[in-house]
Parts: sequence; structure tokens; C-alpha cells
Amino acid sequence: MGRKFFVGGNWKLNGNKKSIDGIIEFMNAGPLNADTEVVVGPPSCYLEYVRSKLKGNIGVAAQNCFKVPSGAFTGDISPAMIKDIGLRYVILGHSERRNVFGETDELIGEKIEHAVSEGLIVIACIGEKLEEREAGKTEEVVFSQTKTIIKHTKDWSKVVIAYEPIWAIGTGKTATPEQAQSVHASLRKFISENASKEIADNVRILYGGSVSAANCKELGQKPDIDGFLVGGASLKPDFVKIVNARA
Ligand SMILES: O=C(COP(=O)(O)O)NO
Repeated sequence: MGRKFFVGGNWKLNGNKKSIDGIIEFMNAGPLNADTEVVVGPPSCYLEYVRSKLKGNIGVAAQNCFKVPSGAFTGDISPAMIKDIGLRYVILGHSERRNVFGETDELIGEKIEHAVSEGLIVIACIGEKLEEREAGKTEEVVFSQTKTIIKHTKDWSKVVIAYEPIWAIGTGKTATPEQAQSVHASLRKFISENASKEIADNVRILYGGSVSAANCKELGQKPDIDGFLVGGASLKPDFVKIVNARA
């Protein structure tokens, strides 16, 4: 399949202008594999600063947004605003939005639908908790999350799925390449059966959860792993090696 490798950096609630200047320096220096789609995700207040300083084809993503263009929703931002400052990407449904901020599958679905309708490219996150994996419920959980994404996605050219097992996020306990490939292949089969084979063949499914320069090449060689959504390691120069995992 001709799925373009995709590597996103999710900075989460981290950084200041000094540390961001350091990230921009190593990202602009690269060199970044031209065959990889690269996106960085700063906190909202730094989105325009980062966009103004990055060179080349590095995309900038908001880490979240709401499901309407404007209105009485204090503290949030909209896809229209993300577009207005010249950005094309947004991360939605991250497990931290789900488990810290209480976002439901349905709210995330509605956000995805609205962001895609505004022309943004959505990185839609799913993933199971440790206790769900230990109970053998991984597929049940990620299929349910994906079903809601399918229900709300009208243009699959604008959606990238990120499978991020919660037990691997920020823990150093990366899923093995075999564990990740198994879930990715099951997800692709589920999407084929519940959306279409064409959609399943073309949608990028990223892996996220303690990806590093040390493990990215082996993970990146798996047939159904189309890239990464990287947290901690995206704040450091080794992120360039992760971007170039398939180079
Ligand atoms: O949450 C993550 C992964 O974070 P880490 O790479 O730090 O495990 N990506 O969105």
C-alpha cells in the first residue's frame, strides 16, 4: 500500500519560548526524510510562534479543539481558528483528553466530524488501559472507539488514526513490534469490515507510546504501522531519528 509514513510530535503541556527555540533549531536542521509527513503539536498559545519559525514542510497541529466555529465556550479553540492562523492539523481524542478531561467517544466523534468539515487533517487517538489489556479487552475497547470515529468521519482523506495503548504512554514500556502490529492489523480489518476495504487500505494507523530512537526502526518496519505519534521523545533532538525511521 502507498501509505505515506507519518510522524507527529505531541508536546503536551510542555515548553516555553526558550525550549521551543531549541526544538525548532533541531527540526529546521534535520535533515528530515522528504518521504515522511512530519507534524509537531505545541500547546495552543505557541501555535503561531512555532508556525512562524519552522522551515520546509513541517506541519503544525493543535493538540485539541472544540466542535463549533465559535461561541460561549470559555477556554477552548475552534478548527476555524486553527485554520485562520494557517495550520492544517489537529490531534483529537488523546487518552489524556479522555481520562483527565472526561471527553467521551461521542464528543470526540463530533469534534472529528466538525474539524474535518472545516478542512483540517485530524489525528484521531484511541487506546486501551492496562487493566483492559490484562482483561483481554484490547480489541473490544479500540473497536468501540473506532466505531464512533467511523460513524463521524465523512472524508477519510482527512483522518489519521493513532493507536496509543495507555499503559505505554510516558512509561517507557513500549508495546513490542508484534503487539503493536497485531492491534494495527486488527484495526485495519475492523475498518475494512465497518467502513470499506479502500478506506482500510489507505488510512494511516500510527503507533504511540514510549516511541524512541532505539525502538522506532523495528516498529516502523511492521506492515500496518504507518508512523508514530510521539510524546516525550519529540521534545529532544532524537526526534529527527524517529522521523527518519523508514529512511
Ligand atoms: O501520548 C503520546 C505518547 O507519549 P510518549 O511518547 O511520551 O509515551 N502521544 O500522543
